[in-house]
Amino acid sequence: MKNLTPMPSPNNARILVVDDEPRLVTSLKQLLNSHQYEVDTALGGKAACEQLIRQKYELVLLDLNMGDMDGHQVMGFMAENSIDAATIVVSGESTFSAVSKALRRGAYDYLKKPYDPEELVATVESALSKKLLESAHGAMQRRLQRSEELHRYIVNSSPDIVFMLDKEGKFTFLNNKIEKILGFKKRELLGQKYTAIIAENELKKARYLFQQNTAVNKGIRNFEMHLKSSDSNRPDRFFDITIFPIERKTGKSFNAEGQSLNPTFIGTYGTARDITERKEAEDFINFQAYHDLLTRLPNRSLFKDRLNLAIAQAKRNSERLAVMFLDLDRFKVVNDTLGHAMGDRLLQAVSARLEGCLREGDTLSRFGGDEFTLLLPEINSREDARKIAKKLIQELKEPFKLGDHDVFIGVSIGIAMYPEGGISVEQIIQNADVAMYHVKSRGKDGYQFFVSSMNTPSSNRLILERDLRKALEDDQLKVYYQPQVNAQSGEIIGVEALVRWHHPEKGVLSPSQFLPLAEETKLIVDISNWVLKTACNEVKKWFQEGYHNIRLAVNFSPKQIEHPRFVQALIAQLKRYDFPAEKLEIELTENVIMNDLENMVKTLSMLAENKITIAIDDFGTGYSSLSYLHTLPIHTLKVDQSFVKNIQEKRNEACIVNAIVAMAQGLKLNIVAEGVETETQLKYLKALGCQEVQGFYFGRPQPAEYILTLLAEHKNSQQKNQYEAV
Ligand SMILES: Nc1nc2c(ncn2[C@@H]2O[C@@H]3COP(=O)(O)O[C@H]4[C@@H](O)[C@H](n5cnc6c(=O)[nH]c(N)nc65)O[C@@H]4COP(=O)(O)O[C@H]3[C@H]2O)c(=O)[nH]1
Repeated sequence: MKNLTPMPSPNNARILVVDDEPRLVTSLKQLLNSHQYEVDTALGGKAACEQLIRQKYELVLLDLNMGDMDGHQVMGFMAENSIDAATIVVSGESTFSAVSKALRRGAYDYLKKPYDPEELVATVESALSKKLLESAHGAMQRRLQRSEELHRYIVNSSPDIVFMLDKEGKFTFLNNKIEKILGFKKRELLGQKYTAIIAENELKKARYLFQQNTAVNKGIRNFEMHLKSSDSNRPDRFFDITIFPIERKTGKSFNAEGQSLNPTFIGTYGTARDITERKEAEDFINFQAYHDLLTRLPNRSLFKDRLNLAIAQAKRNSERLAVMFLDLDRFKVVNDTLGHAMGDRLLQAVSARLEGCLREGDTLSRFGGDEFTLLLPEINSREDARKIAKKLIQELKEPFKLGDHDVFIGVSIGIAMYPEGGISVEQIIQNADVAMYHVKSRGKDGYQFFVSSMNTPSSNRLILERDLRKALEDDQLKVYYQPQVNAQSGEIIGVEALVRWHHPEKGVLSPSQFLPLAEETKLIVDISNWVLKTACNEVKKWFQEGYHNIRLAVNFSPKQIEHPRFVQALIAQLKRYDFPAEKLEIELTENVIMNDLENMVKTLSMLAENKITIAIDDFGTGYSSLSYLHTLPIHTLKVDQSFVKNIQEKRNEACIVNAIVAMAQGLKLNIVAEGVETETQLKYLKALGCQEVQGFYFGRPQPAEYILTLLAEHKNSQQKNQYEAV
C-alpha cells in the first residue's frame, strides 16, 4: 500500500528508564543497550514527566517508589497528557494492591526487583511488539475513518440521489439528496422497497427495469422516470436514472480479463438526476413548436400532421373525413376599435366555444390570425358535417362579453370532404379555404361545401386578393434594394426599392406574381404607400450612418399618378417621414406618361418644382415617341434590360443602346443601364459614356441590412484605393 508512514520496529523503539536510584538506572540502560535499544533515563518521577513531554517513547520502565513523585503519579501524568507509551513497572514493592493499581492504570506488566535480566528483556520485547501492533492498528483505523468521511462527503455532495438496493430491491443506502429533492427521511426508506418512491403510473415500467437488472452481467441501464415526493400534494418529479447490478464474484471460472463468469447478484447501485426543469423547458419548447400560445390550440404544423394521419387511416378503411376552414367575420373591426388586447381575448373566447362543440378525436387548430381549421376524422356523411357547421355558426352568433362590451361576430365556414374534396393535406385545406372564400364573397356568415367547379381562375384570384390584403396587415411584405452604381468609379450612388412578398406557404414571391392583381384591385395604392414609407425610413437610417449621397428610386403605379392630388399627397408623406425630396427619384414607364400626356406634364412639373427627380423606366420598350422627352422635366432614362442583353462578346451590334445613350447625352439626361450581368456589358457601356449602371453584376435586390454592409465594404475599399494612390 502506498503513502503509509513506516511503523517503528521493536529494535528502533525508544525506551525511558525511570528510577530514583542511579545505580539501577545505569544497569538497566546497559542491559537494554546491549540489546540495541535506544534508551534515555530519568532520575525520579518529576524528571521522567519532563522527559516524556520533550520526547516520544514507545516504552517506559517505571519504578513505583520514588521520593519526589511515585510511579502511580507518573502514570496519572501520562494519562492526563495523552502520552501514548507502554509502561512496564519495575519495582521492589510487590503488594497486591500496588500491582493491581498499576495494572488498572494500564501498565503492560509488572516486574519485581531484583529482576531477572532475561525475563526483563523478554517482557520489554513483548510489550514493544504489542505497542507497535496497537499503533499500527490505530493508524489504520484513523485512515479508514478519514477515507470514510471523504467518501460520505463526496456521496452526499453529489447533485444526484445515490442509492443501493439489496437483492430484494430494498434500500440499504441513500445519500442525503433524497431528503432535499423528494422530502423523504432516509431512515423511513431504508429497508423499504424502491417502489416506495416510484410514481404510480411508472410502477409497471419500474418493476420491469429493476427486474431486468437482477439478471447478472446485464451492465448499466439508463432510463427516465417520474419519482414521487413524500408530500402527496407536491407534483412528481422527473429523473434520469442509472442503475447497475452489484455482483459478488463466485465460482472458479474466469474470462480472459479475469472477471468471474458466474457472479452472484447481490443488489443494485443507482443514481437519479433530477431533470424536471430541463424536461419542463423541453416540453414547453415542443408545445410552442406545435401550438398557438394565445389559444393553446394546435398550430398549422400539428394540424397538418394530424390530417396526414387521418387521411392515411381513412384511405386504409375506405372512410371519409371532413376538414372545415373557419374565418371570423368582423374580427378586424373589433381588433381595430377595441385594440389588440381585446382582440386576443376574443380569439381565446372563440376557441373555447368552438372546442365546446367538438368530440374527442377532432382537432381544432388556429391556422393564423382569425382563421381556424377543424379536422373531423369520424365524419362519414355531408349531413353530419352540415350539422356541425350549423352548430358552430350558432355557437358564435351569441354575443361575446369583452369588458363592458357585447361583441357580435360571425363565422364563414368552408368544408372539404375526403376524398371528393381533395386527397392530399394541402389540397383538402386549400379546397376548404376556397369554399370558405365563396361564403365570404356571397356575404359572409354561413357554410359551403367545396365543389370542383369552385377551382376556377377567378376563385384563385379571390384567394390571392384576400391573401394579399392579409400580407399587408401581417407585415409579410418586404422592401429589397438593388444598388445603382457609377459606371466609372464603381461608387454606389443610389438604390432602387423593389417589393417582395414573403408568403408563409409559397416562399418569397416577386412583384410579377402579385402586382398585376394588386393593380386591378386598387391594393396597389396601399402597397405602394407602404413601400414608400418603409423605404424612406430605411434609407434615412443609412443617411444617419454617414451615407448621405444615396438616391432612392421608387416605382409608382399609374393608379397613384393618375390621382388628382398625387403630388400634394406625396409631398405630405415625405414631410411626415422627414425624407429629403431631392433624394427621391420616381420611376414611371413610358406608357404611363403617354396615356395622359396633358395631365402628366402638370404632375411631373409639380414634382420637379419640389425637387423630386423623374426616371423613365424600361426606356425603349414603350411608345418610343421621343418628342415628349423635350416637353417633360425628366431627369433619367433607364435603358431596358433587353437592350443591355444584346451586348455580347465580340459583337458590335448593340446599336439600340448606342442610340439611346447618344440621344440621352444630346438631351443632357442622366442614363442608367439596367440588367448589367457581365463585365463585357459593363465595359461596353462605360466606353459609350453611360454614367450609371444597375444589375446582377453589382448585386441582386437585397434586404436593407445587406445593403448597409455593402455600403460599408465599398467605403472601405474606396478609402484603401485612395491611400494606395497617395
Ligand atoms: N434578369 C435580370 N434582372 C435584373 C437584373 N438587375 C435587376 N433585375 C430585375 O429587373 C427589375 C428591375 O425593376 P423594374 O424594371 O423597375 O421592374 C419592376 C417594377 O416595375 C415592378 N415593381 C417592383 N417593386 C415595385 C413597387 O414597389 N411598386 C410598383 N408599383 N412596382 C414595383 O416590378 C418589376 C419587377 O421587379 P423585380 O422582379 O424586382 O425585378 C427587378 C430586378 O430584380 C439583371 O441583371 N438581370
